[in-house]
Amino acid sequence: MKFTKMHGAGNDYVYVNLFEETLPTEAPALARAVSDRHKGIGGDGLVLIEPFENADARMRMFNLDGSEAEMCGNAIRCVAKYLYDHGIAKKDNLQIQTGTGLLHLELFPENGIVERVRVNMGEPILESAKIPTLLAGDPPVNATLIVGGMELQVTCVSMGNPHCVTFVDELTDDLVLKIGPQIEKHEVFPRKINAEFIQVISPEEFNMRVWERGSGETMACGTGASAVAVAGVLTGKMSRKVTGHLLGGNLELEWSEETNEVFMTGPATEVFSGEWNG
Ligand SMILES: N[C@H](CCC[C@H](N)C(=O)O)C(=O)O
Repeated sequence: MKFTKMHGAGNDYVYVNLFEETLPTEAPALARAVSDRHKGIGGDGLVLIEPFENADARMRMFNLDGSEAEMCGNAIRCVAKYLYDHGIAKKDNLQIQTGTGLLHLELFPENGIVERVRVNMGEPILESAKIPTLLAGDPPVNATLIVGGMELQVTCVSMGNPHCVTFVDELTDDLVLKIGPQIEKHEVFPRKINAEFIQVISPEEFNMRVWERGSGETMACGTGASAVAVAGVLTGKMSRKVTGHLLGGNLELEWSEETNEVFMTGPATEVFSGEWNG
């Protein structure tokens, strides 16, 4: 099976073009195998690019533990790049079907190659029952979460996939690597959750680390940064147009007051391709 290794701000996945390939095994097992950074290819998970009626393609995304997610922001930018660069859809505007619906993307090709993509992530989902969370509030804003012997103030938002945003003074390994996994699996999140930790630099700028549902700490999370943009407005900590500094790079976010949609702009990079014989 041919594959392509790509990353969006350091959030790296193994991509398979199902316009041409077929999977040798079920996607969840393949995701676990290819993601292994010692015995496999190495990555945060597996992304499938496949034909879809009335869209340029459909994207399915599997975390490194094999769980399927509704949406992946860094991956959809790379899917758009792949479709354009490899001539499957040589257009500056693409429509890609995802687990959270049909998303619209704008590409900025230079010399036939796409390296930056702007994604309309759609409207945030703010109803607790649809995030989903058992915490009170539609959505929970600065809600108290007791976790790991700590009392955190969290704001929860869904971008099709669930996010728990905690604003803190300092982004420590203890918070991300010890508290993150406990938030991910906390009983108040019936479908588990991605845990973002945010240090606000100014109303237009933040630093972020993330413990992802199903993958652990990643270098970046596009849906997570989009959720942070919403949480920043809901808590009054940031403006509607912000820049996120993640371990693997920067993302530009805007939560449009006019359309209620969130826009995410960021990089997409193809690293190498190869043959999987696993
Ligand atoms: N771990 C996430 C999916 C990947 C999201 C992230 N890598 C992104 O760029 O949005 C989840 O289970 O909801």
